[in-house]
Amino acid sequence: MTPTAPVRVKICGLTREADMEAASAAGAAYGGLVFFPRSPRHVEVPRARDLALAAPVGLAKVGLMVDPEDTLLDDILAQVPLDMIQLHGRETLERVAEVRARTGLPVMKAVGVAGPEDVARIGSYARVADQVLVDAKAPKDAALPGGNGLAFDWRLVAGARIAVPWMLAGGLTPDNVAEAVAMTGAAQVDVSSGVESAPGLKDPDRIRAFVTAAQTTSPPRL
Ligand SMILES: O=C(O)c1ccccc1N[C@@H]1O[C@H](COP(=O)(O)O)[C@@H](O)[C@H]1O
Repeated sequence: MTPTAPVRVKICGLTREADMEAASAAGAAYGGLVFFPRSPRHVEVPRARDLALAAPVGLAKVGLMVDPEDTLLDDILAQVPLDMIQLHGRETLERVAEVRARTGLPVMKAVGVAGPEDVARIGSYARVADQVLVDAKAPKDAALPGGNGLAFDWRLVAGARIAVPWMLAGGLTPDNVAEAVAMTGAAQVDVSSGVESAPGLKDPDRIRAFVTAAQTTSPPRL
């Protein structure tokens, strides 16, 4: 039997060097920096630069943006060494392709899922993005388009065949991530609020517990 690779984990919303260290030491593959002023995890560009420069080797640095204008994209990329861009707003298929071409970086597009009608959108974005982040759809009155600690019905994407690598997100915690992986077959997972002691502050024990739990259950070979 071919061994299955361990589930790859992204810890999003890192605001301190210690959080970067904790994510990397626990075995996370990606660390996320949030550029969205309304978020408690927002980091200003110079601070993000310091964090990115201090990131341990091997931790891919993902810049999360919400409907960024070209000027913001250019400003961030001129200063912060990122490995991937996460678009977490209402970006169209065309805009995803534009951001990819403009920046030369891989782009991961977040798609909010609440019902079967949303699942079809995953396939559309998989044609233009390098990766897709399958997240819970934020409620209309939510302050943030993501990072709300809300899960969706994982059965909607159970065994999903998506043409590009994808990550499962939304309300994941050390307690539920193994079940989420087992049910969906996700090879990658993303978490923010589920590993915090307070909004914007990661908890190293929860990060460790999350990565261990995510990697304990191998995704089914579908
Ligand atoms: O984390 C944020 O503050 C955030 C702000 C704006 C858009 C997206 C955001 N976070 C992303 O949402 C997922 C799910 O978060 P959670 O685990 O449910 O709290 C997170 O992994 C980020 O990629």
